[in-house]
Amino acid sequence: MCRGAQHVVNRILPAADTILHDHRVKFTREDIDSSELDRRRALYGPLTEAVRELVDATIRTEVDESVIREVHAEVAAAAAKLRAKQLDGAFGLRFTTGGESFAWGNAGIGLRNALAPPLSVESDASGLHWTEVTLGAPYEGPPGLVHGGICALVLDHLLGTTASSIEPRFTGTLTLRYRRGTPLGRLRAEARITRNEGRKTVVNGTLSDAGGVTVEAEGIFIGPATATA
Ligand SMILES: CCCCCCCCCCCCCC(=O)SCCNC(=O)CCNC(=O)[C@H](O)C(C)(C)COP(=O)(O)OP(=O)(O)OC[C@H]1O[C@@H](n2cnc3c(N)ncnc32)[C@H](O)[C@@H]1OP(=O)(O)O
Repeated sequence: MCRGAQHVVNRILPAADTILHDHRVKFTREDIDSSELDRRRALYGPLTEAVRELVDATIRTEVDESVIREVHAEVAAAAAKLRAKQLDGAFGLRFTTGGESFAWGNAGIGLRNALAPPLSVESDASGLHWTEVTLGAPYEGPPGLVHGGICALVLDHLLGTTASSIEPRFTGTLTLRYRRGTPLGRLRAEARITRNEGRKTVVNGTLSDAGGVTVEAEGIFIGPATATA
């Protein structure tokens, strides 16, 4: 998990039971140490990368019909193999006995989620948070441009992580202004806390390509009433 999110989770863990009760967040404690977590990371990460590659290849392939049918059967067989033993529901947020956390199903950062871009949030001492990401064909909305909902995902996650750098925060309201289309390719998003009012934290941010800002965002993030400081 990225550094910012790990910090948030460390703040959340003491309040996990009450948050679980109030928000039905799925927390799971796993009796494993960090070397086992690393082993699993090395096992599942490449699988997810391969699935991501498959998604992109599926969109862009121009091979013959017979190859499409062949690959369809192979992919269906691979999915059936993975389904032979699986979780009842979603992955949730898990933590090891040492307190390391992993949200591997998360739509923004999940190590086991091929739909996740994936995002990794960095921050500096001034309170600036940022993420750099390359969004390719699977994230297209208007031709050649990033889907507006994907821009929202990136900004929601970044602004949420920024808001949660002090205390855990949920997105209450997220306002976006799409100034121009966001081209597929390399992008950078930045965010900063602009106001703190009790349980409410206001965060402003932007999504940019090499030519400048494409989307402006403002989010109001609310701390769960039961979370402890
Ligand atoms: C915690 C686990 C997370 C782990 C993730 C770690 C990674 C981090 C990255 C995560 C990134 C991804 C993040 C995600 O994807 S978070 C997922 C998307 N968001 C949600 O699912 C949130 C759903 N909503 C709720 O749970 C509740 O409605 C919340 C908690 C938001 C407020 O319900 P609560 O009952 O607590 O509120 P209150 O009535 O006591 O009001 C309190 C104050 O707040 C003001 N207010 C209330 N609602 C809103 C609103 N919608 N906009 C603006 N303001 C609002 C209200 O006026 C009042 O202000 P004041 O009158 O005092 O001035």
